[in-house]
Amino acid sequence: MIASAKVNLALHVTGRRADGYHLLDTLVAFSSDGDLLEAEDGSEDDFFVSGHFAAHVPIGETNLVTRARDLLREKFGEAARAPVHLHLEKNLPVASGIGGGSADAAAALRLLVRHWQIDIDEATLARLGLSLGADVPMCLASKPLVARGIGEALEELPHFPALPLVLVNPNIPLSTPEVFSRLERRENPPLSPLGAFTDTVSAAHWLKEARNDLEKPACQIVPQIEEARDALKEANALFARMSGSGATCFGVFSTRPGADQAAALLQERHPDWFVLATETRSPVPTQAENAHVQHARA
Ligand SMILES: C[C@@](CO)(OP(=O)(O)O)[C@H](O)COP(=O)(O)OP(=O)(O)OC[C@H]1O[C@@H](n2ccc(N)nc2=O)[C@H](O)[C@@H]1O
Ligand SMILES: Nc1ncnc2c1ncn2[C@@H]1O[C@H](COP(=O)(O)OP(=O)(O)O)[C@@H](O)[C@H]1O
Repeated sequence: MIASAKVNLALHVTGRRADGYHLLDTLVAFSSDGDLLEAEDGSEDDFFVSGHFAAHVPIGETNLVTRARDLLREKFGEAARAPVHLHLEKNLPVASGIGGGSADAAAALRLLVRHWQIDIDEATLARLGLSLGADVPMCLASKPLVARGIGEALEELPHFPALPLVLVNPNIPLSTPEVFSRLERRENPPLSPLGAFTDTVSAAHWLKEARNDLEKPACQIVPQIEEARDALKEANALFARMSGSGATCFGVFSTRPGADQAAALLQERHPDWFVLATETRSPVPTQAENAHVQHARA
């Protein structure tokens, strides 16, 4: 199962709860690329991590995949008892504002619910996810959406277009709480009313007027974020911004070949950066997906 990267196309911090968590108004989409998680029967539990960023993944009690497994066991007892081998291919940089850990947790919940054939409704699954992290409910949805509250109030956007993107990270991890703690203002205006978003250009036009309120504090900690964002603009992105609490930046491109070309150029100029050409997953099935569904139904 793919654990898609989460991209906060816009992120407005609108307040703070009494417990210190920040209230957000964020437009989010998910990329067609990400980590990969697989589950199969085993004689005992096992968790194996491979992939480019495997060495950065914490193993043990803090790992979000094994925490998701243990949470289902706690909640469903006997039904979730069978030992399971989990294999994570870690392709996304860790602590980078694209929710790799949360996406892995969401994929683990979905995969294990299927593996153990647990009967659970979406609302209960989202509540369990939220107990693992504020981003987990949106990663469970993994569709274009607006998230409010601390990330638990989701409004799906059924007509949001697929956006060609390039993700760039200077390979410097950033702590989410540290970025939030440096915010100068916590009561900021919410997102403007959403446009019709018929295509990439209209979406990019609306997005340009929005913000990521975490970008300024993140740049104070990691100034290389500005360099990454500016490099995307120089590579002809329609616009570029930081995702989440950083340090990953994304550029929106008019076409997928344009994104591929820009990514190749950026990787050549910055061999030590993480650079990925991808696109956001659209809720509207592509012709190829439609054909696949029809074939599967036949
Ligand atoms: C900022 C965002 C935007 O999507 O993404 P990332 O940069 O992590 O990808 C999220 O809100 C991150 O969600 P997530 O990474 O799941 O956060 P959690 O593990 O629940 O919280 C980590 C810490 O971040 C802070 N936190 C998180 C979410 C939130 N709405 N307000 C906060 O103040 C809190 O200090 C909390 O202790
Ligand atoms: N499977 C996992 N993959 C990545 N990070 C994980 C995982 N499990 C736990 N973590 C921890 O979660 C934290 C947040 O990681 P991640 O979700 O990648 O970043 P962000 O919240 O900035 O998007 C990291 O500090 C990392 O140590």
